[in-house]
Amino acid sequence: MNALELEGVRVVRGGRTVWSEGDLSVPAGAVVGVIGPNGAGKTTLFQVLLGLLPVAEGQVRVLGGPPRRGNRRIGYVPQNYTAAIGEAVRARDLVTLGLNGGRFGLRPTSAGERARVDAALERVGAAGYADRRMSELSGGQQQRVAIAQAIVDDAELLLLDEPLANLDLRNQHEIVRLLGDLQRERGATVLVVAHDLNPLLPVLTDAVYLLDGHPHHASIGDVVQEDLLTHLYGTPVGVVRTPQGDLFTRAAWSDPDPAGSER
Ligand SMILES: Nc1ncnc2c1ncn2[C@@H]1O[C@H](COP(=O)(O)OP(=O)(O)OP(=O)(O)O)[C@@H](O)[C@H]1O
Repeated sequence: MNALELEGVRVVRGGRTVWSEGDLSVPAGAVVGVIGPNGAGKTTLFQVLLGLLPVAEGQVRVLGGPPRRGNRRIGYVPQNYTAAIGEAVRARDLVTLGLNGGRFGLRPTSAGERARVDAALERVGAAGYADRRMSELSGGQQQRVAIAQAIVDDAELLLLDEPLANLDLRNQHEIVRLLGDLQRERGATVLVVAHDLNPLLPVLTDAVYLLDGHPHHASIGDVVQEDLLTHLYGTPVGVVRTPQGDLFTRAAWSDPDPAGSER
């Protein structure tokens, strides 16, 4: 089964086509890096999948049906989410919104709902600070709470927009491991917008890349190629394959010593 299917999709914002000829299928259970330069339309893709932005042309199917707002089968962590929410909100209350946020505000929760919130907080390793305010948590801790909110209702599709931004290396690795584990445990499909692919490479199976105004889908191995990444980002990118099979991208400067060694 495919988690996502796009056929001939064109998206327009502010009277301008952001991307067009979107023809792709993403298999269920994939862990997908969504990549492309600034402004290419990665967040726009998520907004289409969430039913927040109607397409100008074509057909979209998400988990077998048309996109619709408030689809509880999708868990979403927006870009800069933790900065945008009220800082005074407690971690536990934020996760509770993932269960009942579609209704009017926070209402009293049942014992069953509280147990689900506790389980989600536990699963992401945030149980120890569940009663603290978001403003009192580090960036990595906040990101865990945001992911707990996205998984608390057993989402089958997780959309994460830049979940590693502003995290140190250790927190990046821990969040990446968590995403891989969540996919394995739940069979969920995970889409992650990321500017730096490196920390995600251990868990990515696929990529959706926005190139020359069109979205494409490929296996991750076919995307981590020097020519494609250099074209995609408009700057030299190199790929290094280590004996462990890891892949890394780096800037492949034509001048090995841009500061000049002859001075
Ligand atoms: N609300 C809006 N109204 C009109 N145009 C918009 C709106 N939001 C975004 N755009 C435009 O749509 C295009 C795609 O934006 P989007 O945020 O999807 O890009 P992105 O790939 O996620 O970028 P970034 O990597 O910078 O986050 C951009 O040209 C942007 O200016």
